[in-house]
Formats: sequence, structure tokens, C-alpha cells
Amino acid sequence: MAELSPMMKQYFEIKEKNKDSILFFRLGDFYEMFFDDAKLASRELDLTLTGRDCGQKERAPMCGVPFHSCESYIARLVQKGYKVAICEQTEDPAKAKGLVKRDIIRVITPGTVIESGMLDEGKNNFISSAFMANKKIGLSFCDISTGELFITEISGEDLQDQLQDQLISYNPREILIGGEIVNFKTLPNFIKEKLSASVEMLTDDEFGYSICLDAMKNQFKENDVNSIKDKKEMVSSVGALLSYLKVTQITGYERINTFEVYNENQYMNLDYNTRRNLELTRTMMNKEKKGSLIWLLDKTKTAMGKRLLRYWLEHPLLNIGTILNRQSAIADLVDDTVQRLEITESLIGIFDIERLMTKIVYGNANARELRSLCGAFENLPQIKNLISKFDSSLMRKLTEDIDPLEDIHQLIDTAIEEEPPFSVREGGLIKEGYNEELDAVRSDMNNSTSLLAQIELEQKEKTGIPKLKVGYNRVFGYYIEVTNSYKDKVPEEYIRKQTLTNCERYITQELKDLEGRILGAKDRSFGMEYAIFDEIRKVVANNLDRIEKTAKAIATLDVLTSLANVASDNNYTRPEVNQSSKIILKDSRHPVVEALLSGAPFVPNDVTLDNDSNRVAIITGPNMAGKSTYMRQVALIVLMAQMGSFVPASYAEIGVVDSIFTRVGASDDLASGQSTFMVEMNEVANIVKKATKNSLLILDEIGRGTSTYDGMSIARAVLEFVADKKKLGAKALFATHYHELTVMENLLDGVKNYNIAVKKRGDDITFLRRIIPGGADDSYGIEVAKLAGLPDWIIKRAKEILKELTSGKTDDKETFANISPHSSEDDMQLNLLDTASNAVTDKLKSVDVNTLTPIEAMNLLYELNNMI
Ligand SMILES: Nc1ncnc2c1ncn2[C@@H]1O[C@H](COP(=O)(O)OP(=O)(O)OP(=O)(O)O)[C@@H](O)[C@H]1O
Repeated sequence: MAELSPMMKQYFEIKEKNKDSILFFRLGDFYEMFFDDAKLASRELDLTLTGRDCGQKERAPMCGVPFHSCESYIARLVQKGYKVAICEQTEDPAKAKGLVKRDIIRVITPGTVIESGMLDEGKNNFISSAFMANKKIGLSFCDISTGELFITEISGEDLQDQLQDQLISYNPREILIGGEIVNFKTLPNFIKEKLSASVEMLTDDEFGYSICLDAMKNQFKENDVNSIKDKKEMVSSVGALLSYLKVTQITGYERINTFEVYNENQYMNLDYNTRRNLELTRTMMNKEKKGSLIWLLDKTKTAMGKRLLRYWLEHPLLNIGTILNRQSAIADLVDDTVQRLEITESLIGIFDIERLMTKIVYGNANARELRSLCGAFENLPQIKNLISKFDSSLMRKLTEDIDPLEDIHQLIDTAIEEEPPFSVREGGLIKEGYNEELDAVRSDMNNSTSLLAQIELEQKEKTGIPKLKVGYNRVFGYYIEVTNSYKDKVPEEYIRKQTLTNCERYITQELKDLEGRILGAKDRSFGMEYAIFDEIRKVVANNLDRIEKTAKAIATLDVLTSLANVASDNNYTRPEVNQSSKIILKDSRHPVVEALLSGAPFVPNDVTLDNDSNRVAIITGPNMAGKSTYMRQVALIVLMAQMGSFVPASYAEIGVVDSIFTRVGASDDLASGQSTFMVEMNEVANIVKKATKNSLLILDEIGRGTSTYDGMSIARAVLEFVADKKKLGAKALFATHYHELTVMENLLDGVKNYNIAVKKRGDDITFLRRIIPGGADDSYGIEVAKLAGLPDWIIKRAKEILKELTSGKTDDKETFANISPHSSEDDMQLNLLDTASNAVTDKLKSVDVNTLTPIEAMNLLYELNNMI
């Protein structure tokens, strides 16, 4: 067998160490993939598969992507869950002796993306690490593009459920798991179906306590590490994550210089179904942002603010103090419109400082990005000044945290060109006047350039060739070009280098000497520029703590301003948030439906819920009356209040709830083999298992997915469980079409009936959208069906059947069986037909048709026709 070429040998050595990644092997201006990687990439990225001679009989399958547009290709692979190992030349090809050295500079995995083009600017890109031992789970979430790291410990009952709820609230793209977590048999399916994240199994050694503790010590301040070092599972989770980042990122992960330990009881619990049902970040129907709560609330001006707003929305608080702090800051902004609008304006154009800093710390930010950072700092002094006038404690803290960073701004501004090129190795980065030495080298370079022009002139005169010019190419540098018609005038000392169709190119000793000076000056100047640029980049990186603190403050201010703008534009009110267990709302509205309604205005409604005589509200009323809207608006208002936001109501008192659970709408999960009813019952089971008396439950038409009697029985049993203080005793809104359930008001403590009023005139109904005490008198299903355009025949027939069913003569089943399968109209027509056909038969019996004359036959036919 023939020997592999040296380059392919090098390829195989590198590939051997990165078997589970697609290897992007840098060759010139391309990243090439070979063998199975090439086949996979060609399939996934629609690339043409070619072959490369590799010293063997068979050519190596190969495909490539251009270096300059590689991001979009990598993004597509990473989004599909693949890892991409980037292999670069690690020495200057010009200085290499033999084959250029190459090595992996970074492995990009779904959870370790930092490239802005591959990230959603308004969403964190988390990688998570979960390790379980001793019935405890250590869990961490890290966004390496911003340097944020959140860690927690989960203990107690239902660890898998708790873990899933935590994973849902951070939505990581990649999850490292190990220890006893492998026993959670349904977890992989959950991760695949609900999170679409990729999973990496790590070994117990990788989660080993002492290795992990060392990894933490290398990364964080001693005091920080000491504060959690007894939480072994937590240490294992963070340590294994750091080691994974070290292996994949190789450099730059030092950006993660601190962490935040959170307690899962710090935040309201929202499970997967509730997040989906309340349409927090996208709608259920179209999976679109428009129509979701975030769409309404997000008026942020910066990417940092966008991400933080999303975080607040996905993590409503339980701590009243923190909620009140946010509220007071929003109140400051709501009350001072002029100031608020000025702040809003000064936030516009502030770049993503958090993600820029990551690139700077990684050492791969270019001069343009440094300029963007400088631009982001421009308004800081003004913003600090604007908010210093406010009184609330959060505003005071933000004023303190915002560092105007004038020194860094000035450093970048005086050093870096306004519009530098993307490349940092080809000059044009540093402003004239910033560095004397650089200016001197540059002037040498420029003088040399004018010397070239002088040479051209001199040679023209000396040789008498008018069409002579000095040019440059990459192959043999500076040359003199003479058109063919003057070839005979070329002096002897010219050395011919190239012949083209119309001209010849020459070099001279004088030109080569000058070239040495020019290129030397150019190289030196570019080298100096890069060194100065890199130094500035390092200075900025060394100020990470100051810059990061400012970025966080700007993000917080942006979120507060966004919420204040929404509150002011939509006439929201500041809710009174307390521990009262009450939810009292006056004139409350559904924030999103209200914003989307174009015709008639939204009809506001009141709400009274508490843990006493108003625990459960049974809501009846016709279809389309607004039951679901009403229930969701209560849940959304509670959630908004616990985010710290103002709410759409004229008055609101919110006793904090520990969780919101919802069971709404019909959905099936055919992929996991579950019918609509199974999904519904699973969700109900989950709610009754996890809810506490401090939870808020939204139960919309429980039991509708099965037969009437079974459904009604289940609905009543759930209602009894929820309402009964000895069992659950939680606050709940319970919408149902089973009017029979309204009797529960008399049978159970704490249950109240409400209905959404409609006005009926003849066959037509008008929706009033007002919630009023008492059960609904009728369900008006048929009237709504008529509104929906069901044909008259079906409507009439349905009314007939309903009349029989509600006549109350016998039990429903018997009555239903006794109803004729024809409508009364059908029966009438059948009777008529019967009579006519009898008359015709009688008539025909009375005549002998064989003896009729043609005229008599015609008359008979005429007579028969009239009978029918
Ligand atoms: N308070 C309101 N003011 C104005 N329009 C409303 C109000 N409540 C609901 N609506 C409108 O009525 C539509 C139907 O409301 P919703 O889906 O809540 O009815 P429903 O009673 O739950 O119906 P069903 O029993 O068929 O599920 C909503 O899409 C909304 O546009």
C-alpha cells in the first residue's frame, strides 16, 4: 500500500484526537473536510463532494467551505447537534520548515458558541452540567458568550421532575450529564423532545470531586470557591463543566470569572406546559414571537437588555423585597416621562458589551469590534447622569454600578481608526499621531512609495519608453512593465521575469533594493500596528470586571425602561405585591389580547381569589365568551407582577404564588404515542402532584377529552381535591361546560360560581365579555356553532335533538337512543311521499293501461304527476 502524504498523516493524527467532531482542516483560504466528515458535511450542507490525492490509490472524499464564510456552515452543523473542531495553521507558513504545523484551536459545540452571527442576540446560549449522587443534583448553566454562570443544588422528592423544570427554565443547547442521572430513563426523551438539546455523557472520573474542586480553584476567587465547597454535587457539576470548556475552548474560558448560586425556591415554578400555554415567548398556534408576552413587553434597546428581560420573564421572583425594588425603579421611570424618553434614546445603539467582551478576552475581537465597544461607552456618562436623579434603591445602585469608562473610551477613540478594516494583520488600524515610532515607520513606507513613482519617471526618461510603468504582484514583487512595441528599447540591465500577450515584465537591482525597503517598512508597520492593537485589546480585557458591572447595569436599566414604557403606553398599574395569598384585580385585561384587538376595545374584568372563601372560581359561559382569555389574563398578571412589572388593571393586589400551573386547550403528543386525552390526564396528574396551597391553578375544561359522564366525574373529583383545604386548598380558576358542577358552590367551602355574560335575542347571541357571579343559564353551543357558519339544516336538527334530550322524560342515554334518526322535516317529507305513492298505486289499480288510447294515456300521466 502506498504511503499517505505527510499532510494527510497530519490530518489523521489530529482527527484521531477529535473523533466525535467534524474536523474543519484549514488549507489556504478554505476549511476542508475529508472522508466521513466530508460525506456528512456534503449531505448536511449541500456541498459538492470531490476527491483529493492523498498518496493512496483511492482519492480521499473531500469538501470544503471558504474561510471567510465558514460561520454560517458551522452554525448549521452545530444547530443540528454536531461538534465542529477547527484546525488552524499554528505557525507562519513562510517560516515553516517543511509541513506547516497545525492544531485544533477550538471545538465548537451547541452549547459553546460565541460567534455573534451564530447566536440569537436576545437569548442566552446555555451549556448545562448536571451531576447526581446521594440523592442530590448539582446543576449549572453557563453562557460562555456572556460569561454568566448560574449554579444550584436540587434535593428532596421527584428529582427528575425538578431537574426537568430547571432545565426548561434555562433552555440549554447542550447538557453534560453523569452520576445517578443515568437512571432517569425518560430524561433523554424529554431533552430531545422539549429542549432539542444535545447530550454529552461524562464519566464519573470527570465528575470526581477533587479534580472538580481544583478546576474551580483555578478559575475563581478562593472565597467564592470556599462558599460552595461543601456542596459536593454542585462542585462536581461546575468542575466538570469547566474541564469540558478547557478541552473544547482551549483559551478564553477565563472569561467566566464568577458565578451566582441560586436557590430554586427563589423563583416561581413554571413547568413546560405552563410556559407553553401562557405563550410566554411564542404562540402555541404558530410558534411565533408576535402574540407572546415577550413580544409585548420587549421594548428594550440593547441585546443585553433583551436577554435579561427574557430571563426575568422566565424567572418570576418570590422575594417580595426584590420585586418591590424593581417596581420602585419602574415607578421612577413611569412618573418622569421626559427623563424616561431621554434614557430610552440614549440606550439606542449601545452594542452588546457582554458578548464583545467575550471576544476581547478570547483575543479574537477585531478593530471594528473594539470601535463598537467604544461607541457603546459613548453615552455612559449621560446615562449615569440621567438616572442619578432618581431615588429608588435599585436606581441608586445602577447609578453606582455604571462606570462611565471614560479612560477606556478615550484609549480606543484616540488609538483606533474610525472605520478600521476587518483584518487585524494588514494595517489601517491605528490612528496617525497615536504612536510616534509607528508614524516614523509609516512615513518611511510612504516615502518609499513616492520613490517608486520617481523610478518610473526616471526609467521612462532614460529609456525613452513612454509606455513603461512600475507595478506589483505577489509572485515576484515590484516590476517594470514594457509594452511589446518598445521591447527593443529595453536596457540590458533589465532582467526579464514574465511575458504576457501585450507586454513583458522586468526587474532591476535598483527596484529590488527599494522593494526591500518598502516591504520591510510595510511589514514593520503592520506588525507594529497589530502589536499596539493587541496591547489595547489586552488593556480592555484587563478591565473586564468594571466593564461587566457596567454592562449588567445597562441591561437592567434597559429592562426597567422597557417595562416602564410598556406600562405607560398601556396604562398599567403598580400592583401591591405581598404575602396576603390574595389575588384581587379591578378592571384587569389580558395584556396581549388587548394589544392585538383592532376593533372593539377589550372589556376589563375583576378577579377575587384568596386562600379562604374565594379559593376556587368555577367559570361557566358559552364558547367564545372569553373564559380562557380571562383565566390566562389572571395568570399573566400574577406572573408580570412577580417579575416586578406593572400590570394591566386599575387596581391589583397580588399575594405571591409559588407556582402557576395550567391545563388548557387540546394538544396531543403523537410522537410519544399519547392521545389528546392521555396528554390532558398526564398534565392534570402533574399538577395535582406538584401544586401546593400557594399555587395558582388554571384548569380549562378538565375532562372534555372523554365521554360526558367520565369527563364530568373526573372534573368533579379534581375540583374537590383542589378546593378541599385538607387536600390541596389552592387558588384555582376552573372553566367548564359541565354546568352540573356549579352545584359545588353549595357543597364545598371556598368555591364560587362565575359566568361570562351574553345577551340573547331570538336565535342570536351577543358576547358581553363581563364576568358576573353565578353559574351560566345556558351553554349556547348551538348558537355559537351557527355564528361559526354551520349549515342551517344541522343547526335546526341539533336544536331538535337538544330539545328531546332536555325534556327530562327519561335518562339521557335512553332518550338519545329513542330519538328518530330523521329530523321532523325529514319525517314530514317521507309521510308526504308515502301518501303520494299510495294514491298512485290505487289509481293504477283502477285502470287497465293496456286499453288506453294515446290521449287517455297522456291525461293519466298528467293526473299521476299532479299526485306526486
Ligand atoms: N374581555 C374581552 N374583551 C374583548 N374581547 C375578548 C375578551 N375576552 C375574550 N375576548 C375575545 O373572545 C375570543 C374568545 O375568547 P376565549 O377563547 O377566551 O373564549 P372561551 O370562552 O374560552 O371559548 P371556548 O369555551 O370555546 O374555549 C378571544 O379570542 C378574544 O378575541
